[in-house]
Amino acid sequence: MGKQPNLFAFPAIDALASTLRTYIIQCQNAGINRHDAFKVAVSGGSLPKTLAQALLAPPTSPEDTIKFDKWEIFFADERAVPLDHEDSNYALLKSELLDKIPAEMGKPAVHPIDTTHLDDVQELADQYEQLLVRSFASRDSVKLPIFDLLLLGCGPDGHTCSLFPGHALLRETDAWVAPIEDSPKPPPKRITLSLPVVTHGVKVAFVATGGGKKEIMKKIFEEGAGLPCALVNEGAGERCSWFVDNAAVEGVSFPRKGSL
Ligand SMILES: O=C(O)[C@H](O)[C@@H](O)[C@H](O)[C@H](O)COP(=O)(O)O
Repeated sequence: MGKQPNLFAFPAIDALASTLRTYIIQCQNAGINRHDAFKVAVSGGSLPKTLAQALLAPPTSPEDTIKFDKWEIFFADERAVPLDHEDSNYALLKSELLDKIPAEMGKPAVHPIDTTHLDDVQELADQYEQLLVRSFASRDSVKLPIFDLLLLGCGPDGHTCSLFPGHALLRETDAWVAPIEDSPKPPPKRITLSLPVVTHGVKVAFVATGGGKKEIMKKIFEEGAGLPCALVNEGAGERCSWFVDNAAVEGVSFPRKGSL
């Protein structure tokens, strides 16, 4: 049982956002205690909007404080497009969250991709890996970068980051950041953290909402079936938590957790 992920289900997004906030603050404080920084990787999709709802809410106590000055934000996956492109995960995070952070909450350090290499996704991935190497110490001394938290979404096919079901990238064991040129979800050219990096995070959190997710949630939690999200569940075990609404897990027989 200790190996199982934690499943938190909520009647509505408001309650989900407020518990997600508490969870993120716990991860933030643990990161600051460990290395005076909170190193977090984020995905695109619907996540940035939910994150904004969770993080920009007014604090309810002195402990309930987001310390953006200590945040270092990396991208769990990114599309090979300019940073102001409508498909850019950076642009999405910027418009949904970063631009809305009031000055008194501090300013996170944000690490977007280097867009001089958009035509060559291998180079784009290598550059982003080098950025991680500089931030997480040298590759010789660190086998994998260990994020304090990875905040991820779950696609309707069970993908996460840009790790898609049945794709050869799922077997990547060496690279920290890998290119993909045939993403089934457009746009096709992207880079993504590799599965070992995702599963080695101190904590890994998924956010999945809406009835459209219920069939894939059943497969992930009841069958596994080698789906990328299920592989993260297996690899990260109890370090992995899912924040979902009831609609997303209707009919899914997996024990829900009552509290953090
Ligand atoms: O770049 C991307 O495409 C995203 O990072 C992707 O991995 C996303 O997180 C999932 O597709 C879930 O998306 P939703 O939250 O919108 O369902």
